Amino acid sequence: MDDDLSPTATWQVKHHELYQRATRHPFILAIRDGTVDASSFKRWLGQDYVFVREFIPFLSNVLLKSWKESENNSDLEIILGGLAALSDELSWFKNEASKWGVDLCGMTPLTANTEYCRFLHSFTTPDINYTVAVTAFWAIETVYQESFSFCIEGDHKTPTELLGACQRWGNSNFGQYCKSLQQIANRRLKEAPIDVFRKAEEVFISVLEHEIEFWNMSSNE
Ligand SMILES: Cc1ncc(CN)c(N)n1
Repeated sequence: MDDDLSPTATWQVKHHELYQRATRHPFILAIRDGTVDASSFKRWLGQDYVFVREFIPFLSNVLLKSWKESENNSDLEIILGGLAALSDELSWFKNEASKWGVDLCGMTPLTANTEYCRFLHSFTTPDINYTVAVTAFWAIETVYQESFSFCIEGDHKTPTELLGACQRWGNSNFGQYCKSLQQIANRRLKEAPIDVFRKAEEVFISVLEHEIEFWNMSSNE
């Protein structure tokens, strides 16, 4: 293991196989090579709308923990920016759903989504500290950024009607945003007691597992 790597970069190397399965999932590869089923994309769209709504209390809680526990003023503003962006994101889902004929009213979460949302709720208790919660936030956003940016890089065959979704998370500004979250997580992890550090690594692994299940749920009939 390279001593110069940051804690999060070290985990990306150490858990490389899992990381690849989350960021280069067959669902993403099918978008990139233009073979994805419309029904899979629609399932992902409806389920992700439900997930993003559940993400609001999760992220509000990360914000609250930052306000209470962070020694660095800029953290609060960076996290607030992410929370504010969710308003536009929900409008994007509603607009996209009407284009694809997906009815979002009464959309019920499938099992993988329910389990992922339960995991998000587990962060709202006070025993989960800011370092662990902000690491989860970084990992959740980074999987989407790395997955969707792959669909718009190089020689892709992503269908035109899916480019909007891919650009939403794959654009370079969002890439910069994820880097700023990674810097926050690394700064905190470098100072963290060993039990917090270990818990954050466990959470990183759990995020990857939940993301894989979420893509599986989207692509399976
Ligand atoms: C399942 C999932 N993971 C991550 C993201 C990016 N916020 C999302 N919208 N949905």
